[in-house]
Amino acid sequence: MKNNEVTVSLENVSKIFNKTNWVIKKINLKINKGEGLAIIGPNQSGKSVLARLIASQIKQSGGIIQYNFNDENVMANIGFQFRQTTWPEGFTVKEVFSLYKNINDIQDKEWIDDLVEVFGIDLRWNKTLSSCNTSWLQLFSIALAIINRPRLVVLDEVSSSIGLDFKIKILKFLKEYKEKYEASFVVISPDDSTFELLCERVIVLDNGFIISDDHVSDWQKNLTFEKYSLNIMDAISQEEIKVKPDPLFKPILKKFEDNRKIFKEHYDAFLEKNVGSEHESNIVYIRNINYHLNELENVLVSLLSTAINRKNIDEVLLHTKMAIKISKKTRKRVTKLESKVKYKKSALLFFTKTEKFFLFLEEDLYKSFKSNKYIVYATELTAQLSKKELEQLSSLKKKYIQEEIRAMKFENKSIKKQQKLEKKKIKGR
Ligand SMILES: Nc1ncnc2c1ncn2[C@@H]1O[C@H](COP(=O)(O)OP(=O)(O)OP(=O)(O)O)[C@@H](O)[C@H]1O
Repeated sequence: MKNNEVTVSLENVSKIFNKTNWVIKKINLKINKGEGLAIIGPNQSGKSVLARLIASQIKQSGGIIQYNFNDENVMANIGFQFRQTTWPEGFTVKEVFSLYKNINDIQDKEWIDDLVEVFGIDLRWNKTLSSCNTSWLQLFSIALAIINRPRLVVLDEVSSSIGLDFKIKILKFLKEYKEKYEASFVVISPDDSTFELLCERVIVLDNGFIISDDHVSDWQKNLTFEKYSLNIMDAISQEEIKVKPDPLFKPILKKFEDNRKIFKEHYDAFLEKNVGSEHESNIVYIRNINYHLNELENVLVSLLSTAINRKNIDEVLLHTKMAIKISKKTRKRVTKLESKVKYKKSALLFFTKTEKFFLFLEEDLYKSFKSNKYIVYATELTAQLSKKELEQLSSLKKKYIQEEIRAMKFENKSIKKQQKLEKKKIKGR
């Protein structure tokens, strides 16, 4: 059964390092209570950064991350497995484990005994951490991450180089934990057994975007996690992958569709009023406008399910430009017509009623695409670009990221302001 109560939600979340490296790009993601989410993707696609954002280990550059825990202490509800490879010299397993136990004031002896036994902590009790092998240290990090019984557990690395029996024992323990406490799990690049026991959903990250988000219950029966991962990695490396709707692009499409609906109503009304005159030159022009808008709509809709590339952008620009141009020209021609021309009045009414739409096309849509705002989302490799063009694209990207940072700062300020206001309101009640 799916639980629809959300544990953590990310809205429009970005992470930019050193003002130039945009690693996580406007991600929207909700993780439900009791849900196990796997994050997979090529090297350097941003998996660890996303996991650290989800676990509140680093601060996002833009967007909102919200947790839905019963108490206010967010960090006490998050268990994050550090990818710790070096520990302070000289500390023993016992000392570090006891430190965590005491800091978190864990009194439940049964729980502690279980952890100690399942993770093989008792067998290494007096060993120094620096003398334990790395695979076991990763498991130890998991034990420390869940010692506080968090509601959200983020695992960056579940070692694959430990004995299968030991591993399955730990995974089964984690599975029971997940079910008992309805804890949400986020696991980066799990192997088959980890996925099978802890995850029901998988997102694929590529170049800072979620390009796919699938629930196992929607998979065909014979599809395994291994096959799924292989297929998707293969598609990414061959650049066949279809990028899912892009959050930056969606609002402008929505605006286009709302406007387009109104345009269509006036266009249909105009044609109906002038049945029999369809071949009058000005009416042909108006029908031409509609043709370009149809084409534009098709490209925009197809952009929702494909990668954005230069060809798509050029098509958007072409049809937008044509629609605007023909509309301006025809409006002028119609205005000059003698008033006895039958369709003059309805044509002028049509232009007045659709004025806002053309303004949106010219000022909003055309300018956004012309400014290369969207090409940031295409990889340079998808287009065959010359060295000079690549340099231009790279400098454009830099400029665009600077603009984004400014916008995010502004957005963050207004979010803070809003939160302050809400707090004041609650206090005032
Ligand atoms: N603290 C940081 N400062 C600057 N850049 C960082 C920082 N952390 C990560 N990055 C950058 O973020 C990008 C993505 O890194 P990340 O570790 O999230 O990738 P990944 O998908 O987990 O890769 P892998 O599978 O190879 O571990 C890299 O280009 C990296 O340089």
